[in-house]
Amino acid sequence: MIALKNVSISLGDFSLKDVSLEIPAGEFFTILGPTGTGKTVILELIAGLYQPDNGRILIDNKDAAQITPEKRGIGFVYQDYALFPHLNVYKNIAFGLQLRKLPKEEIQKAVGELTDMLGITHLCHRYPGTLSGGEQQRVSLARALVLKPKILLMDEPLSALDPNTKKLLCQELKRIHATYQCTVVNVTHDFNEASLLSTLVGIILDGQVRQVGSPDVVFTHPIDPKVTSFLGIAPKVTYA
Ligand SMILES: Nc1ncnc2c1ncn2[C@@H]1O[C@H](COP(=O)(O)OP(=O)(O)OP(=O)(O)O)[C@@H](O)[C@H]1O
Repeated sequence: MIALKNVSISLGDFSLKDVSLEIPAGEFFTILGPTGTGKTVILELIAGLYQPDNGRILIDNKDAAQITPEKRGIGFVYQDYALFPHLNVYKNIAFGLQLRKLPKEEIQKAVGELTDMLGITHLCHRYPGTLSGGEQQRVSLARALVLKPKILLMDEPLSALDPNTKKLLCQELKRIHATYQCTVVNVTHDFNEASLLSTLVGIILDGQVRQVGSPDVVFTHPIDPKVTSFLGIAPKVTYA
């Protein structure tokens, strides 16, 4: 379980005020909201890249302020993949395990399993600059998953991909979530993607969590006119 309890943070001119959110363990939770609304900041707060000015973040009922970012068991997949350009694919994926000083054979096995699963074994000797967007995103996913994170944070992971690659990776993400049973917190602007992948979606508007529920419920029963308007759903016409 990840919980934000009355979290506030100011970053320059931007602030999130009193945000509360609960993400039960094992869910595929997608945060939806207009641009600049603080979705990435929420991921970065969970990851420990920022500390809240006020309020608390709990991870598995423990105060996250007491857990350093590397001990939070979190994998982070970025929109722009953020691969190390000077390392080949194998070394990019193995990097975190090498930092943990695991034996070479164990690293080979773990990397091999993931590259097989994601269909990128043939790319292991290549460098990120020579890969397509979809290939880079698979490498980025493998690099996060190889550390067996309890929580996988994804910031618009599919947004730079063409529709077909997006569809394929959507299916893979679903499979990965089922296989690894980690808690996923995903950010996207794509309502279709949110609907396909998520077990829960949360709508953030004006720095507040306005509605949380299953995609079926949120997309068909928005809680108020602001959520209705954000989702682009025609308001219900009532006749007197
Ligand atoms: N370190 C920082 N210093 C100052 N402002 C920041 C910092 N980090 C983020 N911001 C600002 O906070 C606001 C929210 O940023 P954030 O990236 O979380 O938005 P978002 O909802 O993810 O938007 P998008 O959908 O466009 O990616 C933005 O106006 C951004 O410029």
